[in-house]
Amino acid sequence: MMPPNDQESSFPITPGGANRNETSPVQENRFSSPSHVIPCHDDDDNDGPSHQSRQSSVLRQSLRPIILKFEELTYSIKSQTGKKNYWFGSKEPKPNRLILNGVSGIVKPGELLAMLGPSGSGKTTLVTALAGRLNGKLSGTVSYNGDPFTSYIKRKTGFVTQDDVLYPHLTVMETLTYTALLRLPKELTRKEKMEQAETVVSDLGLTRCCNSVIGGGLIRGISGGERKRVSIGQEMLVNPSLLLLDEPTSGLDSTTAARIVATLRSLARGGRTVVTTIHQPSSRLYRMFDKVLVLSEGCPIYSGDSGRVMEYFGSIGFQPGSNFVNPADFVLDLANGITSDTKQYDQVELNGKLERLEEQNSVKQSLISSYKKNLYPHLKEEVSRTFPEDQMVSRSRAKSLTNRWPTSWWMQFSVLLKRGLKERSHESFSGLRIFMVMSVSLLSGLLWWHSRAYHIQDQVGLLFFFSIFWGFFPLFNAIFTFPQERPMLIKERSSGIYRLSSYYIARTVGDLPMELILPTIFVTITYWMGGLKPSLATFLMTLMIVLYNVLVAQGVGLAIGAILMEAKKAATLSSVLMLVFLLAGGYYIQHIPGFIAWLKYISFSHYCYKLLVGVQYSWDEVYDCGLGLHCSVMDYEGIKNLKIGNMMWDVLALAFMLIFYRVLSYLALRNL
Ligand SMILES: Nc1ncnc2c1ncn2[C@@H]1O[C@H](COP(=O)(O)OP(=O)(O)OP(=O)(O)O)[C@@H](O)[C@H]1O
Repeated sequence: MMPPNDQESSFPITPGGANRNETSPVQENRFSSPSHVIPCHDDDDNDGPSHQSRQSSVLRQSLRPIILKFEELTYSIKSQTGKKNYWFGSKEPKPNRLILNGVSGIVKPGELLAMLGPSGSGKTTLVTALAGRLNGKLSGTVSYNGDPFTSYIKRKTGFVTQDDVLYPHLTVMETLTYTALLRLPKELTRKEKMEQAETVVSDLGLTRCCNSVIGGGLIRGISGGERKRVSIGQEMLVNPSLLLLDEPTSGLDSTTAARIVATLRSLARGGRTVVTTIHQPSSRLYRMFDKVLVLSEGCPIYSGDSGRVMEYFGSIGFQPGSNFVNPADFVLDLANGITSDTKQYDQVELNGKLERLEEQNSVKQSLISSYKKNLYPHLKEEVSRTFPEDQMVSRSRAKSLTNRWPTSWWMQFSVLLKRGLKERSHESFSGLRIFMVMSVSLLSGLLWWHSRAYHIQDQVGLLFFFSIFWGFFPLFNAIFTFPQERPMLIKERSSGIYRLSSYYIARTVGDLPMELILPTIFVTITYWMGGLKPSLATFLMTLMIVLYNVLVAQGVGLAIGAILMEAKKAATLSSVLMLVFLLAGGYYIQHIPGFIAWLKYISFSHYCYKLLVGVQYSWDEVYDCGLGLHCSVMDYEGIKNLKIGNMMWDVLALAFMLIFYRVLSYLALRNL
């Protein structure tokens, strides 16, 4: 049967979702139900109801009802099919591919909207656009209480992406506790925030695994479904006014999926606006949604009350094959262009394939035009209506200026520092790094065993090795810092959780102990084994210079990583850079041609080497220059060419680099 073309519907339209049992946002706020709290560890403290009601009143106050409206959203991407000329680029104009085509809708506080559609129909793209995170050209309008996406809305929005971005070495409880400490308003005490984390653990059924590490990559951790629930928990902890989720139930068993959707519904009933994409909900799940938006190849074919979907499609001539069909299965079949008549596709012979495709396309076209004719005019009218919440815009804007961050700078810094130390404790104190440094220091100590100033070339070689090894090592460790952290930084920064400055300082300060302990061990061993000047003052100065060099090298590594944001590219550039510094440092080549001699001035290793030589030898020191003659150390060719003079200039040059590269990496991160 061919589809009934473009039929007029007798379907009564109530886009506001009037058939729900619950007519308005009720006070079923999840955060106000302390009985949910099942702490991971036994908690002897039993605070009274006044303590609990203070928490819920703070959380309720931070909740702002948000009406989400989107109108005629259209999004296209450049198709990759255009033929590419390797040398001169593509000459053929690439056709644009429509991903979203005229999608509109409205979701009010207290409502749960589900976006349904076959794989590739544009659900993720739509929910990402609504979360204000879609890059590229999006036409149409998205408004939040009549306002565009602002940093205030950003902080009031929770967004659960399809891919879980979590730290693999933290436990479930640690992950949620750090999130609670960072995201919940500063009016709550630390203890109250931790209690909220415990509530979320219990609500999401994570109590059993709360002390297990998240895992990922080669580290075995919690299951995929549990990871998903941790991601949802993190967004629930924002106490969001608008919660957007992309496939929150994928990979979950039906009972857990139902539990998640029930939690979402409960969150909505607490006055939040909740939007989720979902693949294949069971009829039990489907019944929990207030509204559904069905997409077919980026075009809407239904938008409105979830309970009226069968009635609507029936009214335009599409009936299910039986009375006991899951509405979700029925609409997904329709979105694929499959009706009850065409459904026996497994019985169609191969030569009928083309015909079947045409038939499916014609069903889809019919559904799209029926939507435009029957549903869109009413939806448009509702989207353009002004609601009382729209009047709250200026008030919330004013509030956003005074209350930009959920927590203070210091709180952000200390939580991020602790979280970073915990997450990276395995790598900072990794036996492998300690083994490497210990073995290199012992080996070089043995190779230079009790060298004397008489053997000036050997000793100068040791000092040059100090400057190069402690340039390479911290630089290569630092280049991976930001490329590795990138997904987490993007996720947390786009939710407006913390200032970049608090993250940046916490990240670099957290790395310092290990970055400084290892060179201290190295210098202590090699200095005395290698027979350098047996003076405590000279040893301490040598150590200070090496540590100073480490800090500068770390800054260069951070800047390269932050600018390129790709570990492979950063490693290649660093290798080239260090090779240049090695050659231009002044040890291997003493007579560098004038036109390229400037290279040494940009090399931090050169300044470090100069300082090390400068503190090691005095002007009256001599060495054996052959034939029983003693020459001044300062006349030794390798040292003379270094032009050691006022060492303050070398210290200042390193100080400039120390600040410059760190500011550079900070600015690069701002553009992320
Ligand atoms: N940046 C991009 N580059 C290329 N194609 C893209 C891009 N973004 C989206 N698409 C394409 O747009 C279409 C819609 O993608 P989207 O991820 O929104 O679908 P979906 O409905 O969420 O699918 P699924 O249910 O499988 O996750 C897909 O065909 C996808 O390949």
